[in-house]
Amino acid sequence: MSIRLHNLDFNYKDQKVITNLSLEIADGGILCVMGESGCGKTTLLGILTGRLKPENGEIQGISGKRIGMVFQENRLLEEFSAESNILLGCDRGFYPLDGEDSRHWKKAEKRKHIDEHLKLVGLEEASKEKVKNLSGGMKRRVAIVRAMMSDCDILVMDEPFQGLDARNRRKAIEYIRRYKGDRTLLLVTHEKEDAERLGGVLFQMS
Ligand SMILES: Nc1ncnc2c1ncn2[C@@H]1O[C@H](COP(=O)(O)OP(=O)(O)OP(=O)(O)O)[C@@H](O)[C@H]1O
Repeated sequence: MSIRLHNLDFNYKDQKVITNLSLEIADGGILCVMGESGCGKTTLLGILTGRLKPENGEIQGISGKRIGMVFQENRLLEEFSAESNILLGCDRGFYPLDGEDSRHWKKAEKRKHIDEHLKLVGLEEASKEKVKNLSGGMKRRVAIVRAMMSDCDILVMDEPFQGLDARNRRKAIEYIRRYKGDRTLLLVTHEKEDAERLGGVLFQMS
């Protein structure tokens, strides 16, 4: 089922942030939300994930779905290793990234798979490192892998490539393309090129 937003309005007190917004995302599709700083992109993701309630409007296709999220501010546990953060993020199960059944994986096997995925985004050295010792771009990639590996129906990413250099940005995009599976992906970016590389539909907010 596609995701549909119809005539949404959202205000912070008396500041109108979103007015009469409608959009549709095909089931399994990729929607890249773009727009100037402050236009309401993060607010839109908050509404989609049920954290914020719109004043008016209808939302279809989200209720009951599990969401894997990359937050703007990472929300990683700084004192835990990259690997442990992902393990905790996947406590409700792993998405079958290579079609594998993870239900009977022991902890060591889970960690092995996590390490393999960290390697795919260039973090082979970082898996046992505490998150607080990683760079901003490295933390971003841990957050991406955590969302991607979690067993979810919808992926929501708020500027996932923030702080990544060109090479790692391409690597992360390739990783998402490769492992998205049939999940719907909603992503905020400031770069049109990201949307093109991902093969997504652009949605310009104003
Ligand atoms: N919790 C809040 N309370 C009051 N106003 C807020 C709150 N969060 C955001 N705003 C305001 O709502 C507007 C939209 O913010 P939002 O974070 O959704 O924008 P954005 O498009 O994601 O920006 P950016 O690209 O800089 O991340 C801004 O004017 C912001 O100041």
